[in-house]
Amino acid sequence: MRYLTAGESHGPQLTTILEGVPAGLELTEEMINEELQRRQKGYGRGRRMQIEKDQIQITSGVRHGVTMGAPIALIVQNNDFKHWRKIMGAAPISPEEQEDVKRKITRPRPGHADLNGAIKYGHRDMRNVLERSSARETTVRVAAAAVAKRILAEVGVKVGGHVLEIGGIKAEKLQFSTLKELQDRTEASPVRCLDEEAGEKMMQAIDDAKKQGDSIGGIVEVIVEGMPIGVGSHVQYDKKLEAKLAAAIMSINAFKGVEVGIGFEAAHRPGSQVHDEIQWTEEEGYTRRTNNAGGFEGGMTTGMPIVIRGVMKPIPTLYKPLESVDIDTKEPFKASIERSDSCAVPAASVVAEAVIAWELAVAILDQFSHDRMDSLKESVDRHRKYAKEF
Ligand SMILES: Cc1cc2nc3c(=O)[nH]c(=O)nc-3n(C[C@H](O)[C@H](O)[C@H](O)COP(=O)(O)O)c2cc1C
Ligand SMILES: C=C(O[C@@H]1CC(C(=O)O)=C[C@@H](OP(=O)(O)O)[C@H]1O)C(=O)O
Repeated sequence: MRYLTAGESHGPQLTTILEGVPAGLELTEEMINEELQRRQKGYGRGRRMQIEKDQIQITSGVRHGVTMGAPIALIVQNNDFKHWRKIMGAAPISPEEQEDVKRKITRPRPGHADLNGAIKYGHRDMRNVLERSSARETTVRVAAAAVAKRILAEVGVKVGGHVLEIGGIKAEKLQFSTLKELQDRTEASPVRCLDEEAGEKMMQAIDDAKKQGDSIGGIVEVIVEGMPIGVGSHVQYDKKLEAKLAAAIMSINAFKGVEVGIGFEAAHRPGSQVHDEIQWTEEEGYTRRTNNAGGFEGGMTTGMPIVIRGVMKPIPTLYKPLESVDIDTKEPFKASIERSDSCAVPAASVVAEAVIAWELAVAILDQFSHDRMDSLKESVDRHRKYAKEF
């Protein structure tokens, strides 16, 4: 299974095409819209999120709410496009407007893709970079992953995400009994945090950063339950599923770090306090007493929950500008006032869930390769039974 995305942040629409989705999967626009709305809800976003009301249009690959095994095309319209038609070159410009509308962006923002992208592609107008480097693209990544989540649900795999930290404020009360409870509680929190008290402080920190013209980052966590044992492989570097998940997290705009299980903490502990002891019971098969490995050994799933965290840096576009250089004049400047988010960590936790769900669904389809959902389910069930009795 694979997908590509296309679309500019202020262009007419975003598109994704998915190939390799098995036939016989129930899929409706409502199912995908639910995920798109979750991405839009997080506290700390700028004015753009009030303009956009992301809605999916399925234009191929699904008939009467069921996939056909054919490529699936998904489209989201950008509501903001109507304000950008001229700038995007999609509407005529009068001679008086020429100067204003065609004004180039020549002042790269530290922390964004502007300067590197301009040099790489030879763009003297850095709008040609920012339009595509914008995290607006994550809308259709979440849409593609909504399909992956449907596949996972059918084979008994659940994915949940939440916010652990924003602007140095850490969530302490992290207990939950089921992923459903985690999801319900994070859905009720504007910062998608399980700890209500910390959540309030996070919102305050976001407001403070905004007032000061600054931005803040944080840490998100994704938890996956129900992955069968032995998905991925130790035999080749590019078959290690743990590495694919790490790359998926790092592919999200503004993510600078990732850890699995106890992650960096493993450096400080002796092996006896790191490795998860193995046990076997007739009802559950092989399980572990602890889950410090976060669900992976040898690049393969252990059958324990996958626990993966990602670090998001603060948003680069600042009202309080940092020093940079105009690429035309080579003069330093300090003014770059643009509409922007002050914190997108809550929204990014939904994106993190999405990219993980996608990789896991791909791994399951690679391993249990099937064109039909019913035979895929049978294979996964057979494998679960085999692994339990092994
Ligand atoms: C959900 C989300 C929203 C974002 N919103 C903004 C924003 O409003 N302004 C901004 O400068 N960067 C924003 N970013 C971050 C930039 O897209 C990102 O820093 C940029 O693409 C450069 O890539 P890099 O940070 O991964 O190196 C956002 C990221 C995410 C995940
Ligand atoms: C549009 C989205 O996020 C955008 C990501 C983004 C960036 O630079 O990454 C910059 C902002 O765009 P704009 O300049 O149009 O306000 C965000 O709003 C979205 O998440 O749907």
